[in-house]
Amino acid sequence: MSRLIVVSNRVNPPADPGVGTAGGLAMALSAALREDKGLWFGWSGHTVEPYTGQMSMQVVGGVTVALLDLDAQDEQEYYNGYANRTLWPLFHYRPDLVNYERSFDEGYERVNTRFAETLLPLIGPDDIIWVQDYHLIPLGRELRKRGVKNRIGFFLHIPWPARRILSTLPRHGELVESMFSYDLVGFQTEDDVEAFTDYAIHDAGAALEKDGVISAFGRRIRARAFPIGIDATDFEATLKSERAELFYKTMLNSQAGRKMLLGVDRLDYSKGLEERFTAYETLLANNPGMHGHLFLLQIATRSRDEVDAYQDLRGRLDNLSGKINGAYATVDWVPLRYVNRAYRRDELAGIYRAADIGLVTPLRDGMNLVAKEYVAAQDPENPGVLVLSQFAGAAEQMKDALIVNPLSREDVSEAVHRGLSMPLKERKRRWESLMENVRTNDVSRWRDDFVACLKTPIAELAGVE
Ligand SMILES: O=P(O)(O)OC[C@H]1O[C@H](O[C@H]2O[C@H](CO)[C@@H](O)[C@H](O)[C@H]2O)[C@H](O)[C@@H](O)[C@@H]1O
Ligand SMILES: O=c1ccn([C@@H]2O[C@H](COP(=O)(O)OP(=O)(O)O)[C@@H](O)[C@H]2O)c(=O)[nH]1
Repeated sequence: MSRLIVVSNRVNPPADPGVGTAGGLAMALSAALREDKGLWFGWSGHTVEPYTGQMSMQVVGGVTVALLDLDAQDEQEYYNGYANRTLWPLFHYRPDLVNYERSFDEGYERVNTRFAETLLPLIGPDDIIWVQDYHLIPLGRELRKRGVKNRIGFFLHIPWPARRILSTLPRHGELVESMFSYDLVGFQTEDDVEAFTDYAIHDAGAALEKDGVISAFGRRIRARAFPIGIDATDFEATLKSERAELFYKTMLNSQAGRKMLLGVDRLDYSKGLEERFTAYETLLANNPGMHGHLFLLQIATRSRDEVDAYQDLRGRLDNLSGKINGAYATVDWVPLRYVNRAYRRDELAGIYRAADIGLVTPLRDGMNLVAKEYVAAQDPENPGVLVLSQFAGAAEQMKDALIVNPLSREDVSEAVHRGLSMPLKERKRRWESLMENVRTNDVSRWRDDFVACLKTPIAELAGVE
């Protein structure tokens, strides 16, 4: 029997979909695997000393979840090191924040080997393997080395950078070569596919054929965009839950008639939080008449705390939020509500619905599922307005949002102003078109399109177009 085996660094078993608080990848995979009842393999998030290579297995919501413990050195060199100090900043166009150390690279290779060795005995002859994200780029190569002939696909959840940026990475050629161990490599946007292809052609001498087929390093693979979505049906059900309703009412009460702007992000420099706060400050400075009549609720969930760039950002945001409130707050009005704790998805659903403006202004983002959740949570009779960065992958699809350049505080501040005064008719028109997109391009379509494409040999490609 053929199974779908999904491999990712972070695993979030699909026990109670309303409850999770992990990032977008785990949320989406949880939804994607619920129907498939396949195998989900990844890091447990725990460390043991010494490394044993043992994994724990359990069946959750019909999905077999296999989790591997790593050791502390793995966590430092692979997760906090190469994944989040080297690749993450580089792929998000922040070479200034890249920290490259050979030990990180070694830890990355070691963990990918450990993943391959542990997964190997679980792979059946007809299984399809789907590897997720930048933590695991070399995994396909390691599986091939061990004789795995199955179809293996890879999906990158974050942007693929321009070739001039990528080539600042030591051993960039080896990293790209390992992408060619897969049968299919998927990206969030056409832009990412173009950047990958550009590197392959100019730096790896690849030949490009039709249907996204690329040959290099002695292999023929396919590269295509598969924009990820949310489980819209499930989200609409979550929105009707008691907890969502409770949070919606709580927000309305605490708004006391004021307009609410909302940001929901992991506390990450790619999310443009400092720039967002500065844009909000500009809005307040230019519009004294608005004082007391609106506020910004920014939920910034703590993330990757052990990485210094994240600690530094936290310090800067504490200062900036204090500065804004110090300058503008009055005895009965706090302009910026800045919250670092995590909220459950059902709670977020209620909070989203209460917001007049959804502010999604990353400096770079693979997709950004918050943009899609915000739209899915709106009241069709009185929807809020999505203000969306041109640099979020979501902008390629969500053209009826107010698209902004997050680096321009005037641009963002004017879009918020425009959103707040937008007539109901225009809000409805924009929301209907956005919602149609969120429903059509949902997480099931993402999974089905990717898996169908992965199952189809290159020779038969015409059949899936
Ligand atoms: O696992 P963490 O280190 O806690 O980080 C959370 C996830 O962040 C990134 O999410 C990406 O995937 C989303 C879904 O495709 C996408 O919408 C978003 O733009 C991306 O940033 C990361 O890529 C995941 O691996 C992490 O689990
Ligand atoms: O307090 C929080 C903050 C965020 N999220 C979820 O985390 C995901 C964030 O995904 P996104 O694609 O926007 O960005 P990522 O964090 O993966 O980069 C979304 O599903 C949010 O609902 C959550 O459950 N609780």
